[in-house]
Amino acid sequence: MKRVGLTGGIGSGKSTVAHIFEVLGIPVFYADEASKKLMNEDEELKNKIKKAFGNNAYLNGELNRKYLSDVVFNDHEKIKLLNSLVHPATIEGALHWMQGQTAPYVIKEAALIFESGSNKDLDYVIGVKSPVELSIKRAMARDNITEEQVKARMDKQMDAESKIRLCDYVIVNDEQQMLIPQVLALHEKLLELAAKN
Ligand SMILES: CC(C)(COP(=O)(O)OP(=O)(O)OC[C@H]1O[C@@H](n2cnc3c(N)ncnc32)[C@H](O)[C@@H]1O)[C@@H](O)C(=O)NCCC(=O)NCCS
Ligand SMILES: Nc1ncnc2c1ncn2[C@@H]1O[C@H](COP(=O)(O)OP(=O)(O)OP(=O)(O)O)[C@@H](O)[C@H]1O
Repeated sequence: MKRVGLTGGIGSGKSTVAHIFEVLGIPVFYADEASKKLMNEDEELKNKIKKAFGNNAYLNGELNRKYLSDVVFNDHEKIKLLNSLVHPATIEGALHWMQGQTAPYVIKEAALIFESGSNKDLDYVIGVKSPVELSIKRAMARDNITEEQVKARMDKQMDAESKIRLCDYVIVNDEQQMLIPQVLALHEKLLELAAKN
């Protein structure tokens, strides 16, 4: 079984592309969902987060996303600290999930594959590429936030172009080229590669 990463900048369309692979029957691990689940349910991790960010990090036992995003997306040191607590558990969770899969290949969708070094556990990485202005517009509309807030988040990730250069395959999501034929072609390619060894 091949392990394939799927990454790209904020608002590039990673989740949208991942859903198309799912329609084709390919299992997908969504790292952001998994990390939120861990932050809400793993008592050891919850305690570490409370110790680092105070009791306000949780509201009625639930992760206080508004409070945490205001803190971490405005401070490079704070996001580094949160990442150092959350990412090891998420990476571990993805590896465990992959071990239980039987498809010819599986996908891990994550914004921070290269930043967290988890590319070392993957056979290939697909990048979703989209013009930066379009990515910003999409993230603003989806999360109901300002351009400044999107840019503050982008600033906490490797820049999207450098990320794409590190990828083995690229899907263009510019709302000009159609997504489905690109995903289908890559799906065929990955099935071929998975059949070889
Ligand atoms: C700070 C948190 C609680 C805010 O939650 P919220 O639901 O408001 O935002 P969401 O998770 O949808 O993220 C919003 C945007 O920020 C980007 N983003 C999220 N986490 C990070 C991060 N650690 N570094 C850089 N960008 C990030 C995402 O790509 C997305 O575009 C949440 O993002 C979080 O827990 N982040 C740390 C864990 C993490 O790294 N998750 C992302 C992939 S594993
Ligand atoms: N080709 C497209 N046409 C129209 N809308 C799109 C397209 N691609 C993505 N979108 C929309 O743009 C928004 C961002 O896409 P998506 O959530 O897939 O991005 P992402 O890369 O997973 O983002 P993030 O890292 O910020 O979570 C979503 O609301 C999605 O529905």
